[in-house]
Amino acid sequence: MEKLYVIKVGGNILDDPEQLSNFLTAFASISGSKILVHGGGKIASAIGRKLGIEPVLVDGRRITDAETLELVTMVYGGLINKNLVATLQKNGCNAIGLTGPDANIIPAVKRPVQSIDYGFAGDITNPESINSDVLEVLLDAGLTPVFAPLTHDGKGTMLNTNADTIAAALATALAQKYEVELLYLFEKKGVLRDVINEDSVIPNITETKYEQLKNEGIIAAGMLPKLDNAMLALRQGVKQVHICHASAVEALAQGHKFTGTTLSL
Ligand SMILES: Nc1ncnc2c1ncn2[C@@H]1O[C@H](COP(=O)(O)OP(=O)(O)OP(=O)(O)O)[C@@H](O)[C@H]1O
Repeated sequence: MEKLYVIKVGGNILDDPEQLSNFLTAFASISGSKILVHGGGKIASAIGRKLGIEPVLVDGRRITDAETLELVTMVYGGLINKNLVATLQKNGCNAIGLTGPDANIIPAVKRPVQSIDYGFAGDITNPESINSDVLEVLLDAGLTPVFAPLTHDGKGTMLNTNADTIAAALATALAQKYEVELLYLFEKKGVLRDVINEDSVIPNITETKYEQLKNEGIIAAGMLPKLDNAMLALRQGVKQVHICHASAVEALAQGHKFTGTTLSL
């Protein structure tokens, strides 16, 4: 089976020009098939404020009203996605910037209103709905898809979808055809036992250990959806999932071992 890397890069790396440049140079030099997924919430919030759109977040999740949907479509699908693609092209990587509606790759469902109305937030209810055939065509042509965290409902409406979820869903959808390694890369060295101590990386997390770490409050905030998505991806056939610092991609591109947190069932 051919190897495929699905790599999600975190928002704090996107915000740091030096780390982002190092990351993209190394990412471009990974040989073989690869897909990049990005977020960009902080950049969207900063640009929104300049336009008079104040971000509203509940439990770290953005409420996407109609105005915010326009904002994130412009910022994620335009500004951030196209700058990443241009830099990858500069580095010799034939990247193609995409969002969920392009070639209907990622259909989603508008999140139902329960206790909170998240607005135009999209959930990927089943990874089988992902159009993996188109992705295979692109990968076979030597292209590197770069996904912004946007999906659509198939009825003409864009939806805002968590980038961690998109990475896990893409990895899962392609796991039948490729030996998929899913990497969540961010500004910390891995999942930490003490979030302010970079020397406290937890090297391995199983499902049982994950439950313990959650109950102890060691894994919290943005780490929870990341780990939930990652565990689901493993259960659905993704071969490996790692959570590491973005610089791990430099070792990976050179075929060296990298450190961080490895997940298993
Ligand atoms: N045990 C932990 N170890 C490491 N980070 C943790 C832990 N618990 C909570 N976190 C927080 O999770 C954050 C990473 O998740 P978050 O979703 O905020 O960012 P991201 O996925 O890198 O970027 P984005 O959501 O912008 O794409 C870290 O910045 C850290 O503050």
